[in-house]
Amino acid sequence: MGKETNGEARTREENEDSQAQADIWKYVFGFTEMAVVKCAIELGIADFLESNQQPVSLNQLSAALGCCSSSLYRVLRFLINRGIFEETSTGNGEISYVQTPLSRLLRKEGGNSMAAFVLFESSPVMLAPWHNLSARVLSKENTVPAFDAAHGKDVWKLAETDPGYNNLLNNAMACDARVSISAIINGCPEIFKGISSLVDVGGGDGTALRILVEAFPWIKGINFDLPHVASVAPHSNSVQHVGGNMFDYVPKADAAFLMWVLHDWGDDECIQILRKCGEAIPKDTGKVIIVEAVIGRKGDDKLKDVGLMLDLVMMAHTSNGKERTAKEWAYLLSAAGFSRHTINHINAVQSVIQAYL
Ligand SMILES: C[S@@+](CC[C@H](N)C(=O)[O-])C[C@H]1O[C@@H](n2cnc3c(N)ncnc32)[C@H](O)[C@@H]1O
Ligand SMILES: O=c1cc(-c2ccc(O)cc2)oc2c(O)c(O)ccc12
Repeated sequence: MGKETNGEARTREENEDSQAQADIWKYVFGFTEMAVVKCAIELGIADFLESNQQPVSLNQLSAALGCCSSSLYRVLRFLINRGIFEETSTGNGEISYVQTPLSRLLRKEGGNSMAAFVLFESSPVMLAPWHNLSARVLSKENTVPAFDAAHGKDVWKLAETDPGYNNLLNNAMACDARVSISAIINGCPEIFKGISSLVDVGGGDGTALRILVEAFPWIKGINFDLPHVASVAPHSNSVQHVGGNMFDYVPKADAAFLMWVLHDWGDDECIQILRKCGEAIPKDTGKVIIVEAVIGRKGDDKLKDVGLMLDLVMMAHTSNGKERTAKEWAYLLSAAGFSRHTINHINAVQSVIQAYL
């Protein structure tokens, strides 16, 4: 390639400046995407369109949802511009709306709905700590966790004392679990071969384990979480709920399963948890299955940004939690006494790490 002329350099700089001036608005008004998506979920737009199975006119939709039709029109115009809902023409000149793959994820119910997660992340409790992010970054010894600065306690203490928040958190995790456990069942079912009992450490309301046991019915499932979580987990014939503290002990099983647990903690705490998991499984045949993000994993362009966002979510919402690279996972596992591990990438933000003593 030839050397850039002065004129070409000026044109390139002008183009970059003009792109920057357009891009900055995404940050000025970045909050609108989350706020309008939350509004759409609360109104139940996706639920109504799904139940109709055919295009719904603005008048029908606003009447059914009890909305002001001009406000609803503006909300839908914004969302349609982002691929959430689609406008179609029904021939009589009226605007009508239909679902898109993205809007289907905003149904309140449904296998792969992410509505509960949006409602959790956009709740005032979860938004408040973001205002303390710079103080957290400035705190060299990390003595000012952003979540604690906003709420006077950490996530787990708040969940213990505020049943509404506990419910919001558990529902969000359960909706993520439905999506990611399907990806594991489809992507690497072989990891559950030969396992007769599985303890889900920090398993929340047991959703992940219920789906796993349904897919692999020879497994006896033990859902282990803090007492205030285990005691309100929905009853299941296939999964036993056990309350306790994973820093003290982990119930014995052929394998221990940890999904989105270690990312909440710093390295020293993760090593303690992993050692307790190591004590819970058979020395020769046992394994620990970790389902977490692996930062910098190859070939995941679509989800790369999600891992980086999640890392900052951990910075805002936990004291020492973070997302980890493959090298950081290898360090933790070796420090906790595991001799080898494998990593499987699946069609989800998480990868599956299997670690052996
Ligand atoms: C981010 S959630 C993950 C839930 C579930 N594994 C999932 O992916 O849906 C972390 C879980 O760890 C649990 N937890 C936190 N501290 C714990 C402890 N000391 N002992 C047992 N569970 C704990 C929380 O109550 C919460 O359910
Ligand atoms: O705010 C969060 C979000 C998550 C999270 C995000 C994406 C996923 O696919 C799963 C989980 O996890 C959290 C968490 O573990 C925590 O302790 C506090 C907040 C969040």
